[in-house]
Amino acid sequence: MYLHELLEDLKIYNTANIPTNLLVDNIEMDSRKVSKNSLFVCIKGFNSDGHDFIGESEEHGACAIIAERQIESSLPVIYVPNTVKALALLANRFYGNPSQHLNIIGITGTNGKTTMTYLLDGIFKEYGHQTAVIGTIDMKIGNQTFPISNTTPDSLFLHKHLNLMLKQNIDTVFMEVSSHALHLGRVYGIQFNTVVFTNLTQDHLDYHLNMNDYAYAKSLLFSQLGNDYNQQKVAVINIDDRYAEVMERATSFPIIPYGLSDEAFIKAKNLELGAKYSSFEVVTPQNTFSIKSNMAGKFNVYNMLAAIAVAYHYRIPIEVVKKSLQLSKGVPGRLEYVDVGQTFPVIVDYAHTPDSLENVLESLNEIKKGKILTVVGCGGDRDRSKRPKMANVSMKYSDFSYFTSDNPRSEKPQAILKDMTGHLNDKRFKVITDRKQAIKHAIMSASKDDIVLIAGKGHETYQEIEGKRYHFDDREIAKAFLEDRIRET
Ligand SMILES: CC(=O)N[C@H]1[C@@H](OP(=O)(O)OP(=O)(O)OC[C@H]2O[C@@H](n3ccc(=O)[nH]c3=O)[C@H](O)[C@@H]2O)O[C@H](CO)[C@@H](O)[C@@H]1O[C@H](C)C(=O)N[C@@H](C)C(=O)N[C@H](CCC(=O)O)C(=O)O
Ligand SMILES: Nc1ncnc2c1ncn2[C@@H]1O[C@H](COP(=O)(O)OP(=O)(O)OP(=O)(O)O)[C@@H](O)[C@H]1O
Ligand SMILES: N[C@H](CCC[C@H](N)C(=O)O)C(=O)O
Ligand SMILES: [Mg+2]
Repeated sequence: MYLHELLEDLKIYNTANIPTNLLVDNIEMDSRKVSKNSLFVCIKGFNSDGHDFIGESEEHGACAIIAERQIESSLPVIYVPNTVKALALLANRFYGNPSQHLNIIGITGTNGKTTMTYLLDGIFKEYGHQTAVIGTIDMKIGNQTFPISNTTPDSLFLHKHLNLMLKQNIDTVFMEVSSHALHLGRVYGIQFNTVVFTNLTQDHLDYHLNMNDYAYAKSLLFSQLGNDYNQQKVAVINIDDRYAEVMERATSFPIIPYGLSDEAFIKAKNLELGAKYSSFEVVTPQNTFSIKSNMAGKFNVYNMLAAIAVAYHYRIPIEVVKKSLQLSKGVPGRLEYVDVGQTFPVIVDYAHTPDSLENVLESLNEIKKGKILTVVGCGGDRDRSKRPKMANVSMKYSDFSYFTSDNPRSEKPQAILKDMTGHLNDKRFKVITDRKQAIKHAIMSASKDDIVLIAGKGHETYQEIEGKRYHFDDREIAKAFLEDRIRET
């Protein structure tokens, strides 16, 4: 595409110097990825500034530069007020405005986003849609999966891959939208048709100033629905959450409130919650029907209700929704049982916030016959203030806690564990820094009827220590110790 065509949506400061016959083969925001005829967009980040890598981009064959501060370059430089916004507009145009041609369902909230994408993917597939998912575990396009490094990738990646999805005849995309992504403009230019709010509880207070700031970032997804009333857009909101109103106020489109309270439009009644299942009645203004699912926990009833509310908006028949939810095996690393024939349940779960840990442990307390032994840690370079809270939750709902490392990242594991446990007087815990050893201790100490919960890393197959990722999978490790235990008896 010609550079001047590509720039049509941008506010540009120096229109006079733009060549008219320059062909751009691709757009890049990372100088290391620049190739011949790339348009290099300089982004100022937290660790470095793209404006400092002009030289490298020139060496790799860039044909022009987009910048927001004065730079020296032999190439044509186009100055714009904000390169993050420019990147989204450029990518959108370069890749043919792909989000306009797709039904994009964005899901935000502290917990339940990944679970929701799995539930919705199942329902829409069952109804014959061609679907894609972008989220924490990976990106799925039809039956293919691709690793991605952020839950919500940057705008360049998004527009590029939405274009690929269109080429592969995908019609509906389920996208987790993190608060970081909303705050950093990673979803600028994406046209969402439906947006979902699951809940808001403490997380990421290393990044957001406070809970209101965090809620504001989440509400940007609701503002992003825009004002084009020719489109049947809708916001699906958990009405039982205290931040529901913040999301509701951010959009002028209709909302579908869901929850357990009477004001909900799609609500659940008569819940029955078991160790490996949940059943409930769904009440809509038109009808009442029952759901039986293999997913345990009241929080998963909320996730299912949200999925039912979205399906309701798209007029997907109840029978299709029921069938899909009934068949759903849940999500990898979310209340996942590790079972090699031992006499007590071992569960791996991705709870890494005080609220999610509380939800999971509350659910386990409802079904427990013996003791609950919890293995849990907190990630490094993340919200420090959630550490003592997570330890408190574990102490409150478990009979014994093994506090250990999660992903220490650049921090000292001992310092993280001190933040978690420094204030505890109770003796019902052990600090075992090595996560493998902590899992071993929990599994070897469990008696028949006890429950072992290994929380925080869920589906993750690595442990990140000082910038390096080492293979580590809670499920594999638990399985190996369970097999040892069976062999020894
Ligand atoms: C805090 C944060 O979000 N950081 C993101 C940010 O990194 P950064 O600001 O450090 O980038 P940087 O290294 O300073 O680089 C700035 C610019 O210079 C360019 N550059 C840099 C070096 C070079 O040699 N050449 C060059 O051109 C880079 O390509 C970039 O355009 O931009 C990167 C590229 O888009 C992201 O991968 C990175 O996410 C990091 C890895 C991260 O851990 N983010 C977490 C906090 C996050 O976003 N999490 C949410 C999920 C939360 C949840 O669900 O609970 C998520 O959506 O993943
Ligand atoms: N609706 C919910 N309310 C509270 N806790 C939940 C809910 N759904 C799931 N959880 C808990 O939160 C954990 C993470 O769930 P999930 O991966 O679906 O959330 P997420 O929003 O995608 O998280 P992340 O921000 O890390 O991507 C689960 O393992 C479970 O413990
Ligand atoms: N999306 C979350 C995942 C946390 C997972 C947990 N295992 C940790 O490393 O803290 C984050 O980046 O904060
Ligand atoms: Mg997720």
